[in-house]
Amino acid sequence: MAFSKARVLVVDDDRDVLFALKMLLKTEVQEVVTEKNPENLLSVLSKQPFDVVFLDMNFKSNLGTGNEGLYWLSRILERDKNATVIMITAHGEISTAVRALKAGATDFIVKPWHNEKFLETLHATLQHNSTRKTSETPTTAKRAPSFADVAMLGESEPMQELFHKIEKIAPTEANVLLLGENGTGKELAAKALHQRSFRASKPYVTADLAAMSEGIFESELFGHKKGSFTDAKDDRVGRFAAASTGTLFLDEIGNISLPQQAKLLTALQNRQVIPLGSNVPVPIDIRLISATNAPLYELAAKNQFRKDLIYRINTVEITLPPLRERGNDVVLLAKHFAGLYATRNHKPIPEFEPATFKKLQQHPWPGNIRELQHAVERAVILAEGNVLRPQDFTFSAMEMALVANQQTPTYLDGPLQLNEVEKSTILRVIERHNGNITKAAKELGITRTALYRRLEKHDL
Ligand SMILES: Nc1ncnc2c1ncn2[C@@H]1O[C@H](COP(=O)(O)OP(=O)(O)OP(=O)(O)O)[C@@H](O)[C@H]1O
Repeated sequence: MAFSKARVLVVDDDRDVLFALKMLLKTEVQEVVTEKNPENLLSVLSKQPFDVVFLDMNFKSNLGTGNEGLYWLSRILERDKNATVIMITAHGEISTAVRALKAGATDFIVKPWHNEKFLETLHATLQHNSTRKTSETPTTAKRAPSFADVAMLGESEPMQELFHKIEKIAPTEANVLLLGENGTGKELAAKALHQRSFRASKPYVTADLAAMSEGIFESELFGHKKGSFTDAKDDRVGRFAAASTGTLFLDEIGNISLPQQAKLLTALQNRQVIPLGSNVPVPIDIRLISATNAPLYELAAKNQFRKDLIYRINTVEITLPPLRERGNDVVLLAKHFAGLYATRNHKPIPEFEPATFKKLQQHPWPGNIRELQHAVERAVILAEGNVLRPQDFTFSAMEMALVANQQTPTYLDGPLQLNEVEKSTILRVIERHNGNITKAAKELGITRTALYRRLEKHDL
């Protein structure tokens, strides 16, 4: 849905809120209707349809409990179970907001809001609605409820457990370590945790540690002063300081060297960083989320990863389940991606032959969701008709090699054979693309960074 065509209803008993939102939204959407009295809500809804309803959690008659908001939410959903309702809640009421999400609200906004963030949430919601409508994805598809900008889908039991954990852990200050194979959604989970935390309106900064060489690690993370090394033309704020008051996501933490681990540990222990070329410590206030697909505990047993650093970063651990253990989610996600890529490529939304679903369900998906995403994208683009057949799905070279070797890969086992298959497949694919890493990574269904990591791992 184009932003400009949307109709929005705002229900709040605070005139200032209504005025501020009217001013903010009137140039952005087609129509903004405001209503001060929730008693009039149903009658307003019966007069015209709205794409999104913003609903206050607390009306004065029942200050602070959120119950009145929940009541009106239930009345709206009774009327239309697909209604999109975003709750407006006060800071410190996250647990009530979580109750609202469980009761069917799409998302929530915390007062006082940042206008930019408010519009972002509205935009993401409208976009999600239009994909849902056009892609024929079953409306039962569940997503981590407050995940405004990216849909995190999953109906399987492991995913429901994951959503539950995210809901529970997000509004705390716990450092979270996300574990799981490539492409299982660790980054998506990190964003979901941030978006549902008290720090949601504060910065969310990511750092891909695998992509940071020894030389730039400290300056990237801790910052530097002008002139502290040859290329330091200006002062630079590091990612820790940039994330201050918000969340820092350290991706691929299992890949850093022991000296880097020591530096990171010192910063986390002292809650301060010292930019290169400075001797003035900068205090940091971050919520840390880290992720890796490396077997961290095995590395620690071999003294390749510091146990004290693990204890610092893993107040809570969440393991993302591999796609092959997510039952029917493969079908759900395949339909979702088919809708997405068909729309993006100006094609009609395709159907699937039943045999196609069977084929997709039988594959082990070592590259998990990212791999499925690429496979569906290829199929949508290359399919002849409007029905996706089994032959439209050609699996990546890595998968074929794994299937041929009858491996069911898991990131925890690390048999020699699997390593060898991986190494020879990588070599073959790179050769086929005449050394073009971007193309090779795409065919392998992994990111360029992940491919570089593997090249390093195999000494290639
Ligand atoms: N539950 C999900 N629903 C829909 N899309 C998903 C889901 N999980 C992951 N994806 C998509 O799959 C792709 C890979 O996800 P993501 O980058 O979060 O994985 P990752 O575990 O961090 O991967 P890596 O270990 O390679 O860094 C992304 O495009 C993401 O949007």
